[in-house]
Amino acid sequence: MAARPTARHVEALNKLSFVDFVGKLGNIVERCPVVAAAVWSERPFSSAQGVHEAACKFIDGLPTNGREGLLRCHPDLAGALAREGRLSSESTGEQRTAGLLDLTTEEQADISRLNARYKDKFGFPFVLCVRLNKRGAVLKGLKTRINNSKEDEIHTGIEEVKKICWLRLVDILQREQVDTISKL
Ligand SMILES: NC(=O)N[C@H]1NC(=O)NC1=O
Repeated sequence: MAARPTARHVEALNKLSFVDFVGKLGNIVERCPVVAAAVWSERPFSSAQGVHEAACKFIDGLPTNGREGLLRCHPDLAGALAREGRLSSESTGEQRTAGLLDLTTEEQADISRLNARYKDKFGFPFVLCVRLNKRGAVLKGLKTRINNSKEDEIHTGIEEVKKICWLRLVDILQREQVDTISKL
């Protein structure tokens, strides 16, 4: 198993220019590089948790339409983009880990139908950190969360975005990119 990010990894991150920082962390929130752009101003960080807290603080400070916008930047789970191979590399890995790229026709049809109903009700996609959930949790989550209020779903969806963000951040700090970063 890869090592947890160390202070040295974070130190390397602290040295990055704005452009390089956003280049490395731009997708810690799916298709929302503005989060990494905002976090850069909060350097220096002493830990990966500090970076994540800055991202969460920025997200929590957004007005409701901003948080809804963040949710809308997420692709459907097992949706058209997944079928067409057009997901971001991060999302592809996450959806693959959860078995969502490998569904039976029946499972695919069930999820598509529920995703559509969910989006119809709330106006944004169902968001779940699939790396922390088994495949069955997607269907179960869709079936139960669709009964919630819009306000609750913005809150729940955003909490899932934060979990996805943490796992992506740890991945970046653990990968070879850290070596590249330290050389900068
Ligand atoms: N819709 C949705 O939750 N998508 C995200 N979830 C996740 O773990 N990766 C994604 O792309």
